[in-house]
Amino acid sequence: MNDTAISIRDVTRSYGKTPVLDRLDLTVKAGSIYGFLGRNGSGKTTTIKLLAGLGRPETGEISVLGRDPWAFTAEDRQGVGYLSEKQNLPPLMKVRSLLAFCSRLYPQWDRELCEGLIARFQVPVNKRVSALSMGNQRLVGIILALAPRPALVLLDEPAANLDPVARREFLDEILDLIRDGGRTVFFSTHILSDVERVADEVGILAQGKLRVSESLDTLKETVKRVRFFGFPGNAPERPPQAFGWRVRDGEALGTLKLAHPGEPAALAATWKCQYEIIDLSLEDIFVDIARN
Ligand SMILES: Nc1ncnc2c1ncn2[C@@H]1O[C@H](COP(=O)(O)OP(=O)(O)OP(=O)(O)O)[C@@H](O)[C@H]1O
Repeated sequence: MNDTAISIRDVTRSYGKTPVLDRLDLTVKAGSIYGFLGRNGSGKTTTIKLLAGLGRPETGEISVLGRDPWAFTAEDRQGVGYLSEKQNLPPLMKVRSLLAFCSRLYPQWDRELCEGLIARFQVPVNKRVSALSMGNQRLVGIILALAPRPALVLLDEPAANLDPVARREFLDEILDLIRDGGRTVFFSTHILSDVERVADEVGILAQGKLRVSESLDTLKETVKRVRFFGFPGNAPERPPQAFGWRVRDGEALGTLKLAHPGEPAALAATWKCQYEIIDLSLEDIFVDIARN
């Protein structure tokens, strides 16, 4: 099996004259759960649509399960489950009929899994789609993405509108799915606790580029807020790889992506100052990097 499920290289995508993705690079290992973060309008949906083959980049190359998604064959599509941000389910169809209809489109549709998901998510399958709450419509979309047991699942804000119980069931299902082995999940979200619960890898998109892409543990070990103080002269310029650098009242504060653990000490030695390291939560890291 290919070790890489998703590879995005040097991809640019604009709407009109507005660039959204700016020479984006991103790699997702096969078998991982990748949490894709970014502020509103940062380009997460744009990226996921490109991965699903629903758009084409202006420059660069995309490979999904070893294929260019723009050139996906019907067979390639069977391997990729996709939940779009704005679902467009047929409103008048009963959920049960919709699931039965879709099951016939996928040779590898897993009936047992589908029934298990219906029970786990407590979806009212005898109602018409239009009569479902927003959260239940989302759960139907999740079932449609998972039941064919695709090798890769692309989920655009799957947890939007889900109550905490449904969210927990959904996240546990994702973990179960991955435990099966060989599958990859790529999902966007604004709910950072969900990322902390399930994701192996986290990517933060800002200004059209991936600012970080790391395992959660590595991210927390290498991204720190550092306060430098007690300068003999002027406070220093923003170091490379610093986010939100702020110099005020004789001290400099910023979030640093450390190349090695001794970096703050080395900077302080160069600047002849003192320093303090402050650990950050994923939310702090996200806010510092995304608003920079
Ligand atoms: N069809 C379109 N036509 C013009 N502009 C678009 C179109 N789709 C998206 N955009 C713009 O592209 C940018 C990125 O949008 P996108 O939906 O990818 O962001 P996002 O990160 O998914 O946001 P959110 O978290 O709010 O869902 C935004 O500025 C948006 O207004």
